[in-house]
Amino acid sequence: MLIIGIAGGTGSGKTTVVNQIVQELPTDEVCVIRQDSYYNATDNLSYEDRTKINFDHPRAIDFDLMVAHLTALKAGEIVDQPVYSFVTHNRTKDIIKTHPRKVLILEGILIFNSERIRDLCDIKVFVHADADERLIRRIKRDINERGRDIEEVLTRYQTTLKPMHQQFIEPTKNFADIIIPNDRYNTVAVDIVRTVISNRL
Ligand SMILES: Nc1ncnc2c1ncn2[C@@H]1O[C@H](COP(=O)(O)OP(=O)(O)O)[C@@H](O)[C@H]1O
Ligand SMILES: Nc1ccn([C@@H]2O[C@H](COP(=O)(O)O)[C@@H](O)[C@H]2O)c(=O)n1
Repeated sequence: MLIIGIAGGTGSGKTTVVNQIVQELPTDEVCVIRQDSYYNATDNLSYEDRTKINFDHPRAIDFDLMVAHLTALKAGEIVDQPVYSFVTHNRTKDIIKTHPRKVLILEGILIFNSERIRDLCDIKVFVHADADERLIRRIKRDINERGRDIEEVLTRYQTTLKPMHQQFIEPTKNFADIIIPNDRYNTVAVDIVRTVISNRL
C-alpha cells in the first residue's frame, strides 16, 4: 500500500486536490482517510461546550485511533472510519466502511504534526495558499456548508485558527516532499501527483 499524506492550512484546498486526484483513479484502487473523522468523540460535552473546543490544536485529534486504523488498513483489514459533523461538532452515529486499497490518501491540517503519522506516509504533500485567500474561502465555505455565520468564522480565526496555524501547521511544510502552490487551481501539480501514483500502481 502507498500512503500519501496531504496537509495544509484550512481552506488551502486539500479536499479539492484529493477529489481531483481520486476522480481519475479506479475506485477499487484508492481509499481516503480524513483527519476530520478523527476529532475526539465528545458525547460527554454539551453543544455549548463543544463550540468552545480549539479544533486547530493537535490535542483535538484522536491520533491513537488514526494510527490504529492506518496500521490495520496497511495490514489488509477493513476499518470503520467515523463520520464527523461540523454542524453538531461531534461524531455522528454513522461510519464509513473503509477498505484497504493499493493507494491510501490521508488528508488533514494536522497530520504532519504527528511523528507516528509522518512515519506512516510514503509521500508527504503540503497544499499552500496565502492566509488571506484561505480566510476568504473559509468564510464562504463555512457559511454555505458548515452552518456558521460571519461572526463565528472571524472570531474563531482570530482566537485559534491563525495562532494554531502558525504554531502547528505552517512549520510542518518542512516535512513535505511536494508543496502545491494553490492560490489558483493548480492542475499541473495535481497531474504530477497523479503520475507519481500511477507509476506506483
Ligand atoms: N485553487 C482554488 N481556487 C479557488 N477556490 C478553491 C481552490 N481550491 C479550493 N477552493 C474552494 O475553497 C474552499 C475550501 O476548499 P477545500 O478543498 O475544502 O479546502 P481544505 O480542505 O484545505 O479546507 C472550497 O469552497 C473550494 O471549492
Ligand atoms: N467542529 C469543527 C471541527 C473543525 N473545524 C475546523 O475545521 C478545520 C479543518 O478542516 P478543513 O476542511 O478546513 O481542513 C479547522 O481549521 C477547524 O477550525 C470547525 O470549524 N468545527
